[in-house]
Amino acid sequence: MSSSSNSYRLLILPGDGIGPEVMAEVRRVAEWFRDRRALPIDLRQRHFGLASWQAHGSLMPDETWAEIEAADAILFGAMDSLDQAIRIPPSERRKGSLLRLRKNLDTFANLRPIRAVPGLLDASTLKREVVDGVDLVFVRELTGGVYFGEPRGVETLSDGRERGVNTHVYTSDEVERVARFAFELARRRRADGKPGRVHSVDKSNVMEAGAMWRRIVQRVHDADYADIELHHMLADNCAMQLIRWPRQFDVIVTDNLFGDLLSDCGAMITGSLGMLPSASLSARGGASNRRRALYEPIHGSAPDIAGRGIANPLAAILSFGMCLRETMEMADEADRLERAVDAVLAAGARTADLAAPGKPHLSTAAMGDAVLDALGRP
Ligand SMILES: NC(=O)c1ccc[n+]([C@@H]2O[C@H](COP(=O)([O-])OP(=O)(O)OC[C@H]3O[C@@H](n4cnc5c(N)ncnc54)[C@H](O)[C@@H]3O)[C@@H](O)[C@H]2O)c1
Ligand SMILES: CC(C)[C@H](C(=O)O)[C@@H](O)C(=O)O
Ligand SMILES: [Mg+2]
Repeated sequence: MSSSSNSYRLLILPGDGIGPEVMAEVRRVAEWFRDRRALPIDLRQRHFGLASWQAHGSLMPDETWAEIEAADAILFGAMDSLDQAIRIPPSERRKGSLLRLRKNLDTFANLRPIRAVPGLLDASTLKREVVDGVDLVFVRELTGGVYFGEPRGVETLSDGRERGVNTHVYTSDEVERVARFAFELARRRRADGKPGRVHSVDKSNVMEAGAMWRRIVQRVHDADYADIELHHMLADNCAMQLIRWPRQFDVIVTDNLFGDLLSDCGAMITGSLGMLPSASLSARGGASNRRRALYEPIHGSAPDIAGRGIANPLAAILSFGMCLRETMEMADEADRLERAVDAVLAAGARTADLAAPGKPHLSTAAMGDAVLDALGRP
């Protein structure tokens, strides 16, 4: 809750492509909780990404940064890749990138839950008996690894060839904090007397940094989390195991790049990339001992469908649900929203990404209406 007021200040950054389309539905859902459930929510909104460049001639005007700094949580849509953007100087691109936002907020723990929704089992490309009952969560390290390592760049060699470099780097404290986050999460999730289970995923067979990752995760486990089952798995095998037998997983902790790839792969367990929410959290800190938080669907700006009003808004809406749970600590309200989404899907509502080929489907706004209707029912 903001120190200056008695409400949670939530900043919507719709971004580009389908970002504004899905975030319009998030806004309606957030307003419903504010107005109908009397939740203390102060909603703000700013342009971000190419939309900001077009509106302000800057990717990060000072006012936007001030709003980001003052927010209790950011509700993010999606951002187009700036590499395709013409006429934006490199310095300006760095200022307004999503990666800078994640790094500056130090949101190192990216939670990406993947669940087989009962009403949606037929939307998965996998067999019903493979996906039924899956309930796992990725803890993707989000502020290190090859996304941020130095040196990086492209140089021209004396013989005219080019050399492109990115560097995968982790320090032991970065691995330790994300491992602790994953073990704590596994403790909170365990049910029916079963031990929590963590799979730590790396490429320790080829990467020195991967071997270090494995050693540190094991050390943190043995010292403080011996009550949790720990398995180490190589990342290539994990990709296969996610498709073969996803029910074996509970919490999967992995690095920035593997987490990006494996979670998109896991989207097919639920049935669409348009279904998967995420929460990116920092360590607790500051006077209020709160976590900085960024909530975003795991999908991108989807240029192939942008502007047609057919994007699935549920990943973004469920990301707001994660905000209710994590930032606002209102688990009952988060459950209410998740139940409404489940009910809508169980009743057969489908956006184009979920519908069987040739079957009718809802627009983005109509899916938003369906969620609001379900919320309004007792
Ligand atoms: N967090 C982000 O802002 C983010 C995440 C991923 C990609 N991107 C950016 O998005 C752009 C497009 O990347 P991409 O095409 O590889 O990935 P994407 O996630 O945008 O789209 C991949 C596929 O999934 C579909 N899809 C995605 N979200 C959907 C939704 N809500 N409803 C229905 N279908 C949906 C798209 O139509 C597309 O066919 C790139 O510029 C990339 O850098 C941004
Ligand atoms: C847009 C891109 C930088 C981003 C990532 O690679 O982290 C996206 O793919 C994601 O999954 O959030
Ligand atoms: Mg991704």
